[in-house]
This record gives sequence, structure tokens and C-alpha cells, in this order.
Amino acid sequence: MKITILTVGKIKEKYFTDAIKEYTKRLSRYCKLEIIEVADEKTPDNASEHEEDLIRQKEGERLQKYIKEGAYVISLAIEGKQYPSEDFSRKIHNLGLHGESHLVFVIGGSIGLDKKILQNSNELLSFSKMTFPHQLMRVVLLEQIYRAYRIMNGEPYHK
Ligand SMILES: C[S@@+](CC[C@H](N)C(=O)[O-])C[C@H]1O[C@@H](n2cnc3c(N)ncnc32)[C@H](O)[C@@H]1O
Repeated sequence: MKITILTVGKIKEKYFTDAIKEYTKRLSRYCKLEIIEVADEKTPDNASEHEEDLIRQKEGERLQKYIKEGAYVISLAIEGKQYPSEDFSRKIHNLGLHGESHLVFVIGGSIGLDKKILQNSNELLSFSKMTFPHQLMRVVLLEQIYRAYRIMNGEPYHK
């Protein structure tokens, strides 16, 4: 299965880059992983709702270019569905069984994802009701995908 992690904004901290490298290496045994970063827009501190909408829209258009026809799109959103890790693992496995060969996980930038991206996603995935910074979210998502493959393959993982 091919997994694309499509994100807004770059990773700035070395400790995040190191963790991303590590999970990318670990996941190479299980899937074909690609990480795509699109540029973020600078959000002024005093941006109005309308300005924020325009920023999300611009970032959304950049993301949309990388969402190919036929891919199964899971956007990360606080209001999305929450899964226990075992169910998330089963979900990825079942998507594969039902012929989905390309999963795209989309992570928003500092002010979140454009509504068009959210509406056009196959599903929304939540990691809790708390807000995580997008850089950390990328690490958490990679760890959960790795955990999902370990569970799927009956391999040991930290409980
Ligand atoms: C800093 S957050 C954006 C916060 C923004 N206020 C919102 O509600 O989307 C950056 C991105 O990380 C992801 N994210 C943050 N917390 C999350 C959570 N608890 N569950 C799922 N995704 C989350 C989302 O993709 C979000 O667009």
C-alpha cells in the first residue's frame, strides 16, 4: 500500500525531524511512504475570520494538487472520528482488502484545514479533543501508522 502524508508547512525542530526519519525508516518494511509538504501562508496575529478563510483556501488549493483521483483521503481534524489503535490498524487493513491502494493523510497548518478539503475527504480522523501543533501531529500520526502495521502483523508493540 502507498501512504502519502500531505502537510502544510515545514518541520523546523530537529527533534521532530529525527523522529520523522526514524518512523519513516521503520515504516519502509510495511508500506511505500511519501511525505509531501506544501508551503504555508503567514497568518498575521490579528487576522480576521475572513482573512483566515482566505489563508486556509490558498493552502487548501496547494494541498488539492497532490490529492490524486482514486486515493482514499483521511484528513486529520479535531472533530473527526477517534479510534483505539487496534481499530485504526483494522481500518487500514480493511481498506487494503477493499482495494484501496493509496491512502492520503492530510494535516493542516497552524489555523487548520480548508473546508473544501474536509468536505471532500473520505473521512476525518481525530486524535483527541485537544489541539496538537502540526509538527507534532506528523510524528504522532507516523507512530500510529507504524503501530497499526505492527498490530496487523501480530508483531510486538508497546502497550
Ligand atoms: C495547530 S492544528 C490547527 C488548529 C485549528 N484551530 C483547527 O481546529 O484545526 C494543525 C493541524 O493539526 C491537526 N490536528 C491538531 N490536533 C488534532 C487532533 N486532536 N486530532 C486530529 N488532528 C489534529 C489538524 O490537521 C490541524 O489542521
